[in-house]
Amino acid sequence: MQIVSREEMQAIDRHAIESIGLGGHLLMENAGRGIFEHLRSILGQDERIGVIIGKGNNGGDGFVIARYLRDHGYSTDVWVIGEAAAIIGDSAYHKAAFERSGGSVSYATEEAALNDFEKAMRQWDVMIDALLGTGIKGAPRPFYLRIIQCMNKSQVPVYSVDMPSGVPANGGSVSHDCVKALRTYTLQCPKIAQFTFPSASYYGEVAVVDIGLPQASLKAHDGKRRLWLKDDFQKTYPRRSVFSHKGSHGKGLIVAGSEDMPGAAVLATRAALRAGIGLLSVSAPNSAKSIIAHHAVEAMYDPFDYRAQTADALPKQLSTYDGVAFGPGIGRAERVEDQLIKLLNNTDGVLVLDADGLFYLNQHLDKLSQRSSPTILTPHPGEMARLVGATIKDVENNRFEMARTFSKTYGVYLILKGPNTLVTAPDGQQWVNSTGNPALANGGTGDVLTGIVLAFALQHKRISAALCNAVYLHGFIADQLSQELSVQSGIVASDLTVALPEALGKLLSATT
Ligand SMILES: NC(=O)C1=CN([C@@H]2O[C@H](COP(=O)(O)OP(=O)(O)OC[C@H]3O[C@@H](n4cnc5c(N)ncnc54)[C@H](OP(=O)(O)O)[C@@H]3O)[C@@H](O)[C@H]2O)[C@H](O)CC1
Ligand SMILES: [K+]
Repeated sequence: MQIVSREEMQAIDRHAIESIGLGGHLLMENAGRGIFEHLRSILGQDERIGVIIGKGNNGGDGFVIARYLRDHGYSTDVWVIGEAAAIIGDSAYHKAAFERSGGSVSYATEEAALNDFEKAMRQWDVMIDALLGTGIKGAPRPFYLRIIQCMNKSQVPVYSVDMPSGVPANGGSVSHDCVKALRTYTLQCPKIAQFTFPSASYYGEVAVVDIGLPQASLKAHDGKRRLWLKDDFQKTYPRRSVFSHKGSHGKGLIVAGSEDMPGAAVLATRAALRAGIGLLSVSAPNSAKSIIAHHAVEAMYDPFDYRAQTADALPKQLSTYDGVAFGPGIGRAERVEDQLIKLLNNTDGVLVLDADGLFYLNQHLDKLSQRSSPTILTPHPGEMARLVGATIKDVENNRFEMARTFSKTYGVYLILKGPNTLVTAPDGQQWVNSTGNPALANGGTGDVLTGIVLAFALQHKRISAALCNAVYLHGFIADQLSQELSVQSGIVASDLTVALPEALGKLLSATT
């Protein structure tokens, strides 16, 4: 499913109207009707529904919804925020249809009308927010802002059309009030704002409504951002041949752990094993080795002298591995920088850099571009901020652009973690993960992801699919555990490795 910017959505819409010849009022009919079909399955017949309509096409969708609600016997109260004369084009077409069907409209044009508007609101059980959609420019103007504040203050549940009003479609920083929706009905394509913070926090639940935009229009303005879904996982997850053997599923090395953090190495190791890697070696300080080995008996061990202050602490035969993961629990000793340089220069296979494996990377970015084999970075927003010299807030506001620029500049695969983890390929293609929940917001879950990433990268045909599937499975395990236990806390990283095979089985057997 394509994720769009404001400009792409407008261009797709124009293409459908001008090049394909679909009328704008037809798309508006589809939008309103589609949302109505969802609403009728959740609204009680005796509920009083307020419909708040702005002067643009988002408001036009509101007229269509109101017409269907009225026709199906729902009690509706329709308010236009602005002058009647401001409603033009397709929206005027549907306003007329609504009125000719017997509907009536109230108007709030200035502050003086706010009392009446608020009085009306007190009678509503739910409200439909069709005030502003993708067309908003800047912060809402003062009167619209007052309306948004009244809506939020009222505590009446809000169902937003396309976007919670006030939210800019491209995300970014938001310092004004926006409608806080209980649910948002996204029209055809999710907008960037749904996956950046703080804009995402206004959406509530999200349902996507197909409004019949042609594939040709979507393809003509493809921003190369997609949502990665169960169906994608099932299509791309590699099935094992009956003739395969341990050498067919990748030979990996995990460089992880330190005296103080042996657990990180345990988690990454167990995750890689559970995720099906063929052969795995672990390189960790002698002091941590026995703990790691105790928890992951299937791996082989290549301990190094923890006191060695140079890159010599790494195994000699790096080129014998198909892939190396570097970072979980290694700490920030000086030797770590030397090891990083050696790995960047000498690994011929896949290189995964995570956690403190990323700490010194901002001083060696030039070495990334010189690598001829795939490099995968797995930063959380704090690590990403350090890599690009920005603030965490900048990363949260602008994660799509920032990740794309970085991946293209340095030729790397990037897994930018967080809610809606974002995978970016060196050619700039992007995929947003659709699984996971706050149960993952604990120490150690990132180490588990690194193990899965290494194992999947060595087993999939395409690295990008491997990474999307790794984050999808990681989030899916957490979703399964949270569902089974009815909690989002108390689930720890090692639970994820235990639950991995069962979750994978469910994913692969489930029909989409
Ligand atoms: N293909 C589709 O996705 C379809 C989408 N539809 C719906 O249409 C909206 C987008 O419609 P658009 O008319 O482009 O924009 P809006 O309705 O969101 O808002 C535009 C009006 O709002 C005014 N405006 C702009 N900025 C502000 C602001 N900061 N404060 C207050 N008002 C603002 C603007 O006024 P101007 O004076 O600036 O012209 C416009 O009047 C999309 O989200 C869908 O819901 C179609 O129904 C079908 C196809
Ligand atoms: K809206």
